Amino acid sequence: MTTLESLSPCNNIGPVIPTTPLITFLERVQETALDTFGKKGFDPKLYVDLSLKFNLSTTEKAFDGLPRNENGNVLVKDLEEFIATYFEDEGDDLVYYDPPDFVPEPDGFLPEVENLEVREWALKVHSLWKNLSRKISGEVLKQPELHTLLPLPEPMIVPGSRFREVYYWDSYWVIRGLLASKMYETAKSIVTNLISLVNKYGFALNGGRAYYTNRSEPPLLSAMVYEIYNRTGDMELAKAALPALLKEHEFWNSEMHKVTIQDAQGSNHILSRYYAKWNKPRPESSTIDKQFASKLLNVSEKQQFYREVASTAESGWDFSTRWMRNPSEFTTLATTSVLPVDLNVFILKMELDIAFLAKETGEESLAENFLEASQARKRAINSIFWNEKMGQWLDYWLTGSTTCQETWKASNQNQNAFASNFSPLWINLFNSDTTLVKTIMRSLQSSGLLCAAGIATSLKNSGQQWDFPNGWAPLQHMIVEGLVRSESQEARSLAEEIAKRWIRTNYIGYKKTGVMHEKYNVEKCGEFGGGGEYVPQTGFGWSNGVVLAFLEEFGWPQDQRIDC
Ligand SMILES: OC[C@H]1O[C@H](O[C@H]2O[C@H](CO)[C@@H](O)[C@H](O)[C@H]2O)[C@H](O)[C@@H](O)[C@@H]1O
Repeated sequence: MTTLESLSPCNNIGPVIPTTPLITFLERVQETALDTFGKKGFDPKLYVDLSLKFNLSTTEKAFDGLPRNENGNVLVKDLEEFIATYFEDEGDDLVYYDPPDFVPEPDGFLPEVENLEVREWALKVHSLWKNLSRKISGEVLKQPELHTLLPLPEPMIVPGSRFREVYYWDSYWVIRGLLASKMYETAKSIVTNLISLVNKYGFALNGGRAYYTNRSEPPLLSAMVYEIYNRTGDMELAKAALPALLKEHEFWNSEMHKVTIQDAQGSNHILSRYYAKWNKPRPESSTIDKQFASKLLNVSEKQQFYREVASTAESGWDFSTRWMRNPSEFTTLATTSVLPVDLNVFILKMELDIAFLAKETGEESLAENFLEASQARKRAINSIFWNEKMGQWLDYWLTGSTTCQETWKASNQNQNAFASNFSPLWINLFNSDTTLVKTIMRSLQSSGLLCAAGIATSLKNSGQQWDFPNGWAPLQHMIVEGLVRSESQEARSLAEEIAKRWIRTNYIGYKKTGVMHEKYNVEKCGEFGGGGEYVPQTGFGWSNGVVLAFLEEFGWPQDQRIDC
């Protein structure tokens, strides 16, 4: 039997998008800052987010002229003074923006939320859109070369805390919340920005910084357009989005993202994987990546490791044992060797959405082509990922040939439980089959993932943030929405139960800390999550979005308590 440890990557090559002299310089400042200030409270991302006050050569000259002690280190006071003199404060590249479509209590806001305590909190969560609303500062538009922030045409909603810029897949759940908040204009602005990124770079970037140009994130642009269009009928948006969606579809179905695989019956299928165009440390976490890579022997091993790290960031699940050959050794990350269930679900959704939008805008033959593409991907998802015995769709580990073409083997399915194994349920093609939904429900209920305060990301407590006991808003939402959309009453009840557990933990967490969190601990109601390479963040875009979307779907009766 093939073990995950023995599988080798499909290949170890691929393009690399060049970095910029500004990023290279800021990474040097980041490294010096770690040496000077020490590890405690150190966030490497802060340094690559700083804007220059003067041009790069002046700043570099001043930096190179800083006095160094006998160990080659810069003194704390000298570095502090240098930073204060030559850089703007972090976050100055974005400015607060008062969203014109925000009102404290919109007409028809969450009509089914009757309980006053819950309603009051929902209005507070709604008001957080104001805190997270930003536009690009005039300085960035005037002198983009002094900033790593990328200029974008419209205002945006950021996740919060250290995530000062817009993020790609976060935006889907932000938009779901904005729609519940009736903030259609703000929702459209986010999509317009993402379309502008696709038009410029050929894909939607991980986030709105120059160091994110080498990778994307889980592709949900079509789903954002679909949701906005369904509420507003905005034909102008549908028409503007279609060409960008076609480009994005090509990005995920070509070059290194594309893998051909032959199933047990001899039919070929095309599926997609994550594959970043990068083989160096991530600038926003450069000191961390270099530290891990120091365990590896040669340049090519290091480059492969860096590519895996960046590809994992592209998956949105950074980091998780889901992508490791050996769950206790971080340097065994091998994301490019995995065909992920959820990525292919997102692309299937993209195909269905493109078909829908093409039909709406009168492009019949385009609609037909994409319906066919969606049927092919559905067949591929069933042939490669579905595991009848487990009643789940499982990630598939590639054994590796340089042509990225290989034959399916049952033993290459990853049998570990991950919340993503249930993600196909989100798609109507799957949730409309009530017999299938029943099988999946049983499987979810016995998987161990369903916990007191939500669905766990995995069953492995590795210390990584996309593992047990963390639960993430997007994963709760996709599974709950899939269950709700099915016609089974039993599925709807389970969906409601999961949503209520999630709402409760978010509420109690908010009451205890006064903020919304990026992730939660699904074992303990009211506790936020931890682990990973940065301290837990608050704000927080997608958590707010999912709470509002759940409250819109399920409401909260007058007499139902919200405590744990
Ligand atoms: O700085 C480390 C990494 O941080 C980001 O990832 C996490 O936050 C994102 C924003 O909420 C979210 O989209 C992602 O799923 C999280 O894991 C960033 O996206 C990474 O590229 C970055 O290396």
